[in-house]
Amino acid sequence: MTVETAATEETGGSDRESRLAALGVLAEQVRELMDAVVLTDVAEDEIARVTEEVAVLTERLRAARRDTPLQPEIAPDGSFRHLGNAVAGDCNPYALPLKAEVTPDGVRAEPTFRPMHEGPPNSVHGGVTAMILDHLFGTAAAAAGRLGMTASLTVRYRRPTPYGRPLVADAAVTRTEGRKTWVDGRIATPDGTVLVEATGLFITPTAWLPASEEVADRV
Ligand SMILES: CCCCCCCCCCCCCC(=O)SCCNC(=O)CCNC(=O)[C@H](O)C(C)(C)COP(=O)(O)OP(=O)(O)OC[C@H]1O[C@@H](n2cnc3c(N)ncnc32)[C@H](O)[C@@H]1OP(=O)(O)O
Repeated sequence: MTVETAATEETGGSDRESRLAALGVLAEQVRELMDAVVLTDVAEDEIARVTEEVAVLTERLRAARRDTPLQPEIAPDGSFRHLGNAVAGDCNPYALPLKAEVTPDGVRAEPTFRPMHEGPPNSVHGGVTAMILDHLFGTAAAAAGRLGMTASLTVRYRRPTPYGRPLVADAAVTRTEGRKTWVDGRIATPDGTVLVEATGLFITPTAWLPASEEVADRV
C-alpha cells in the first residue's frame, strides 16, 4: 500500500489546495442541506421547487467527475489525510467530519452528531456511533504504527446518544500480537457518562506492513 503526496495528483500546489478547500465548504453546506431536509416543515409545492433546484445543482457537479472519492494522501503540511473518507473526510458530506487528535494514551475526538443521524426517536443511530468508533479505533491503531483493517467490532450501547451537543470519544490500543491489534474506546458525555463503548480487533494486511510505520508519524 502506498500513500501519495498531495502535489503528485492533478494540478498540484496551491491551486489544488484552494480548490479542495472550496470543496470542503461545499460539503459542509450539503451537511446543512441534509439537516434541513430531515427537519423541514415547508409546504409540498415548496418541497417540489427545492427538489428541482437540487437536481439542477447535482447535474452541474456531474459536469466533470472522478471515478472515486478523494483517496488517502500526505497533505502539504506532512500530515495524513483522506478527504473522501465517510467518517473523517472534509470533502465528503456524509462525514461528520471526525477530527481525531493523538494523545499520550491513544486518540481523542469531540464528535457532535446531527439530526440527520437520527436512529431511535431523538437520538443517534447505533450504526452511526459504531462507525465513528470503528474509525477512531483504526486511527488509534494507525497512530501506534499498526495500520489495520477492522476484523471485528463489539459494541455495547449503555445510554441513548444525543445529537446537537459535543461529546467526547477516545480510543487506545490495549494489546498486540503479530499483525493483530486490539483497541478499546468509548463515546461519553463531557461529564464522563458512557454512552457507547466497544472493543475492536484490527489486522494489518501483509501488504500494508511497509506503510504502517510511515503513517504512524503523520496521523
Ligand atoms: C493509508 C493510510 C491509512 C491511515 C489510516 C488512518 C486511520 C484510518 C482508520 C480507518 C478505520 C476504518 C476501518 C475499516 O472500516 S476497515 C473496513 C471493514 N473491514 C474490512 O473490510 C476487513 C475485511 N477483511 C479482510 O480484509 C481480511 O479478512 C483481514 C485483513 C481482516 C484479515 O486478512 P488476512 O489475510 O491478513 O488474515 P489471515 O487470514 O492471514 O489471518 C491472520 C490472523 O488473523 C485472524 N483473523 C482474521 N480475520 C479475523 C476475524 N475477522 N476475527 C478474528 N480473527 C481474525 C486469523 O485467524 C489469523 O490468526 P492466527 O491464526 O494467526 O492466530
